[in-house]
Amino acid sequence: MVNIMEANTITKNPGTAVLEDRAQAGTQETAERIPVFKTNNFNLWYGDNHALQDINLRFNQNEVSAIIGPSGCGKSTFVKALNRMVELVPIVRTEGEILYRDQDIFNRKMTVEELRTKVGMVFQKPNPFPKSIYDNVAYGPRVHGIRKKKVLDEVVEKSLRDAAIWDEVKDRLNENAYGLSGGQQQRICIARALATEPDVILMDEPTSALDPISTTKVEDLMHELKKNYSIIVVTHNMQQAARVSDTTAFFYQGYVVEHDDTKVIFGNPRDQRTEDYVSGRFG
Ligand SMILES: Nc1ncnc2c1ncn2[C@@H]1O[C@H](COP(=O)(O)OP(=O)(O)OP(=O)(O)O)[C@@H](O)[C@H]1O
Repeated sequence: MVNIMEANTITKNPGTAVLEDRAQAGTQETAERIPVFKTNNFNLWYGDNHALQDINLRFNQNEVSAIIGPSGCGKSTFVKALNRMVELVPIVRTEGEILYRDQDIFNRKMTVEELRTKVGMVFQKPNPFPKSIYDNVAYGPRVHGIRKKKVLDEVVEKSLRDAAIWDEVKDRLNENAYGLSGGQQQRICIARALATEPDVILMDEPTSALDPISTTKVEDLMHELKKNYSIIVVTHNMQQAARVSDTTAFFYQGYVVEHDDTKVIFGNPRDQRTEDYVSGRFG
């Protein structure tokens, strides 16, 4: 890990969004920190509501990137923009760029299906399908045309192992996923996301519906998964952001106040609002 802050964005002046990005200002991209997503002046409106304002961020490969901020500041909207899920809302309009591995995700060359294969998502509430554990995990590969049982068996086992739940479910793969605990269901959903071999996993408050033990398991899992994947996680839990993430972006009222290495955001933030938020003075 190099000691440069590549992902630092500060909005000095809300509304006019004067942005400073130390990553762009002279530091070099290094082999250790390869960007998976970059956004350039990304804006999003729900009708007249300007929900995301001039977002300039960069998220790196094999890192956990946390997104924090008070309720309604645009965190979920932002992560749902990264895999174009937000476009399911008819009144949404966007401007600016989102680059996934240097490819504009809004460019017609990349289909939404291709993007979502590469960029999986795990939601706040575990949402397994009303199917067996096996069929939940095999769902994506089957949609992608994999039919051979042997291949599916291998994908299911690998995904469940990677999601740290294989040992708990290997003898009950044909049981309905609804019969599992909430924490187990969430790890099944993570396994389901892994089964299509994504590159990036978006997680929108993945532990907020879980008990502390399940939360620890999912946090440990994030730590393991970043060896092979890149994770962007929305969390309301400051301790969680501090524990699991490499960088943290602080969103406030639709713009990014500060994005930096997590130890800087929690130890020595540059903006008073960040300090007030991470120390629990508001939010
Ligand atoms: N489907 C929608 N239609 C219209 N407006 C929406 C929609 N979803 C979100 N918004 C608006 O966009 C803004 C940002 O909401 P968003 O859910 O992204 O915030 P958030 O930071 O994720 O909040 P929370 O922490 O409470 O989940 C809010 O003003 C919200 O009312």
